[in-house]
Amino acid sequence: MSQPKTAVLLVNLGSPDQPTPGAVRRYLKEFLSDRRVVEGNGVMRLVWLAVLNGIILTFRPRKVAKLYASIWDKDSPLRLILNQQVAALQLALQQQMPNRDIQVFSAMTYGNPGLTARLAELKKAGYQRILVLPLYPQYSDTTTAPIYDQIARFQLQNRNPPDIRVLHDYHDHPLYIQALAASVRDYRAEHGQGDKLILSYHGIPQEYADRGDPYPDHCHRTSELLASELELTPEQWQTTFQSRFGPKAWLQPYTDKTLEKLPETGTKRVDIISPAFSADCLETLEELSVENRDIFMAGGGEQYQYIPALNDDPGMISLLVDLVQQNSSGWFSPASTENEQKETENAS
Ligand SMILES: C=CC1=C(C)c2cc3[nH]c(cc4nc(cc5[nH]c(cc1n2)c(C)c5CCC(=O)O)C(CCC(=O)O)=C4C)c(C)c3C=C
Ligand SMILES: [Fe+2]
Ligand SMILES: [Fe+2]
Repeated sequence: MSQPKTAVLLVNLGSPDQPTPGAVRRYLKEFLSDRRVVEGNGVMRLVWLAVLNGIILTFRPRKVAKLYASIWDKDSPLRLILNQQVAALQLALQQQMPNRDIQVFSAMTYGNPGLTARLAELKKAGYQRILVLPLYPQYSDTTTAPIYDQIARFQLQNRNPPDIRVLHDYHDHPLYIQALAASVRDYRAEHGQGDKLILSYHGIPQEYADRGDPYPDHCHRTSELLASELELTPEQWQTTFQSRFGPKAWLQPYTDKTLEKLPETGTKRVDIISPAFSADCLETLEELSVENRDIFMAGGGEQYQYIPALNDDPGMISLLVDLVQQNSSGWFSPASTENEQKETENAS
């Protein structure tokens, strides 16, 4: 009997279609209207929608479109890299799991290719099993949960919905930590080593963490595991949080404030990595590589090195293959798994 059609869906946050104020406005409207991203009920919700549709969507798109234009490369880097990750994973699965017929697709939570539209497309094409891999190593109610929400709405609206599995997080997966460690080692071997490694994660509002979002705990665990894998002493690394949005307190210490102060305490050369981003994007290519570099140098810093995200690095693809293998267990007949193991043994 033939296997039910199986798909893997790599999902990232999303980008505007173009680096123009109109496209950025559409993207920000969809993104910032999500109740998981900006929480609040009743009057608070009405106030937020007024601020969003009044001030934010009037002034922010022009400013942010210019930032997107400065990193645009025929398309948004986030979308280009997602496509590269899809292609690299597809090839790796064909080579390493030849007996499992799995097709890999891309989707974005906001903007295009949209997750809900992609699920509809896959259902129409006859995929009965879909493994969704959110490209967020650390779970957050602001990023991973919106994926669960869209899937739940899709299932509710469809007869005979597909069997969908969603990966929750992989913040402490040994292959993730090893891939990050290898990227730091390789970068430093080529470019030299700074005094300190800054691990800068995208922030969330502090009050979300106070209400139970495990994201900061996941970030701190990733940092500890990476520092331990690299055998760093406590003064050789630090965790910070970037990309603050709005007037409320976000997770601290803030990346920009930390970088501003570091040179006066004697740390003049930093290497900076952003483990929460599995692909380079506006927040790394502009905010970290340009804005924060300027802040550090203006404060008296001498060397600032941004270590790229894992993107389609072989270490990242090995991690994704392992996540597919672990999370598709039971979907394939024992015979195909046995053959695969024999082939892997023969190959080694
Ligand atoms: C309340 C606002 C926001 C929360 C909470 C938030 C959490 C969060 N975001 C990422 C990953 C990315 N964010 C990106 C851009 C971006 N983020 C926000 C706001 C919040 N993010 C905005 C408004 C924007 C757009 C740019 C801007 O207007 O400043 C991106 C980059 C997308 C790209 O196209 O390059 C990513 C990726 C995580 C991981 C996270 C919480 C854990
Ligand atoms: Fe964000
Ligand atoms: Fe930013």
